Amino acid sequence: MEYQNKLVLAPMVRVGTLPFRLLAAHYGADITYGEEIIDHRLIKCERRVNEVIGSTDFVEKGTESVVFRTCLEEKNHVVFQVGTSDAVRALTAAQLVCKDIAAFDVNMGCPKSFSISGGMGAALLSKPDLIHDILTTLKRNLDIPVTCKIRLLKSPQDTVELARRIERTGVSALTVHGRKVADRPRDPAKWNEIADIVAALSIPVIANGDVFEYEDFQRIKVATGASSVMVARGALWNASIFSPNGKLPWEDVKREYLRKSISWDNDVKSTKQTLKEMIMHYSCLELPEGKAINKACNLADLAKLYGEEKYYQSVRGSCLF
Ligand SMILES: Cc1cc2nc3c(=O)[nH]c(=O)nc-3n(C[C@H](O)[C@H](O)[C@H](O)COP(=O)(O)O)c2cc1C
Repeated sequence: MEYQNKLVLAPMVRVGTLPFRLLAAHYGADITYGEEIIDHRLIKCERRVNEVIGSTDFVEKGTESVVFRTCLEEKNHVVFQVGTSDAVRALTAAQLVCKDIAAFDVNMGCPKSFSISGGMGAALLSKPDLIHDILTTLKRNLDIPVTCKIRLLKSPQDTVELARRIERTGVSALTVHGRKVADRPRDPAKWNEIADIVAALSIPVIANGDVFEYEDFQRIKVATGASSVMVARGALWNASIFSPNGKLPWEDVKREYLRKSISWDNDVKSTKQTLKEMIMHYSCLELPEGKAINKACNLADLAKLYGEEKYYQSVRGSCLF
């Protein structure tokens, strides 16, 4: 996979499942990251081809829980993001999915206590030897690109030094979220510190942070020198941000997301969570739409809520009500 001049959907826990990734690609995203999945979870899975909907599923053994669902349509641009603190476990997880994905990424930026206490996410940023071990182990053993995603360290010099060390592992690209571990999402992303890293490296850097309009893709490219840009919240709030023709009405985007959830039989809890994340920016969960999403028990209920009963019936081939 190439990393030059790409518009990239960011990894987003509970959001970046198959329907949302396909939605972003439909509007123009070139590369789509899945939600972070912890290596411990993935290595308990078996690979199954789902003949009914045409997906490839990684299902937790002994349960019917689908941990990762993908399909041929996204094979050339989907990136699997792992949460890990161990090279061998990361590789075991990667070997399970590597034939079905375009690239394998290691999350080194998550500041949540669950990640940090498990030595994953941003905990890795202070362990360059472990980073080296994980990335070189993956690189040596996989035929697909290996990448990672970091946050900024305390000083720009420290971040550049770490980025150079990461580059030496042979990764194909590095994503830099322009915030420090302690920063909150409302703190502005430091595009100037991403620029320092772009200037110091030869591999492609994917710039991430505070892209909310299509025009921001160009602005962050100019400000950082990076040729590829990753967007999270801007895509969550309106996935048509990737379209050069301008954003579509938010209502249309929600309905398209629901259709894709129905087509790919997405887990209802995940669809509800994503819809809630989508509407929270514009509305409030206490309003009728939010309450109705909360009450929905299955995709059929959501189809009814958004007037997509016919679509649901045409896909499922059965009567809803
Ligand atoms: C709902 C949500 C879930 C996220 N989950 C992940 C994740 O699984 N892995 C990751 O590396 N970053 C995750 N992030 C961080 C984003 O990928 C991104 O780095 C951050 O939001 C900054 O980009 P933005 O300013 O475009 O939102 C998440 C962000 C949001 C809003």
